[in-house]
Amino acid sequence: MASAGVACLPAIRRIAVFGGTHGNELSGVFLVRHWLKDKSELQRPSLEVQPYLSNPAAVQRCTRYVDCDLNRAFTEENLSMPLSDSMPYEVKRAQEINHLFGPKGNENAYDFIIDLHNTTSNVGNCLIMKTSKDDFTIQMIHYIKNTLIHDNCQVLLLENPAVQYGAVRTVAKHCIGLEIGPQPQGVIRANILENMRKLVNSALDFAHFYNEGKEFPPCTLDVYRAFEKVDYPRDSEGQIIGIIHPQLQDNDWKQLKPGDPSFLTLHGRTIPYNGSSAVYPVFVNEAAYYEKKSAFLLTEKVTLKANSVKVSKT
Ligand SMILES: CC(=O)N[C@@H](CC(=O)O)C(=O)O
Ligand SMILES: [Zn+2]
Repeated sequence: MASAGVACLPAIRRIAVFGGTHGNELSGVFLVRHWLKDKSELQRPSLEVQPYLSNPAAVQRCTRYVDCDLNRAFTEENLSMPLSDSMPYEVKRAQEINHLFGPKGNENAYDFIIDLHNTTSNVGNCLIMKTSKDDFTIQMIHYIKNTLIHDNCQVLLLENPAVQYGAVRTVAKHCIGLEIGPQPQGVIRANILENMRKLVNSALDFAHFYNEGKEFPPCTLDVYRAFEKVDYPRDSEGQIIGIIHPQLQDNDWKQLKPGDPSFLTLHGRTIPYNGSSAVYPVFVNEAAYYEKKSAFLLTEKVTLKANSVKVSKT
């Protein structure tokens, strides 16, 4: 019998590692291509680990996507759309991925997806989670953070409906996004690739130790919970008239107080942050977010709690 506060959960058997969800974010593309040729680094006795290139057409073109953003395509509407010639490439891909690794929300879905991304913003090592209510994932992230000796790693919670989207990884029962930066689109940097590699290995180690029966005691996890996106200032035609202020640039995760500089116009005027309380911006000046009308995301710090987790023997 489990003692109070211990979540006895099923084993985690099938894990997919996705790269190239965005074809110009190259750390994940290079790692997954490498692992497709030689899986040995990903192998753990209790796990079946599948590396997977999720948007091969975008990878080939070295663009984020071909018709529409694959990491926004996993909506109920898209996944149930009847197949047709006019269907956007990424919607077709979403249905294939849902078939192979899902179905989303179904018992037969993969246990876990690790989705690999890079950002042009200065987030360092960042793990993205979709819910505050998943003990297994909180415990995994807690473990990963503790295995990093010299490096730091922040956790971004995308749970608020204002900042949620149909991400690819949501087809699995549990998931994390790895977001490592700064790295320009279409560029590969050794330090960023190495950091990503360490995080993937650490996540797999955790799943394996868990499957072997190790109990992870209750823990807390400090995360940044996103609640709003902030657009660039624009003119009546929608053209951007203020760029990220030098004092905000590269200052992801650092406190931004009301009145602090956020944008700079080409006339040299500083536009201050006009919120009502201090926030922690993230994804500051991410290249892919200009089209999404997001200059940065606003987050607040919260502490999550997880029960102890242990694999159930049945
Ligand atoms: C820069 C970038 O692509 N970020 C990812 C974040 C995520 O995986 O949730 C995205 O917007 O899809
Ligand atoms: Zn991405």
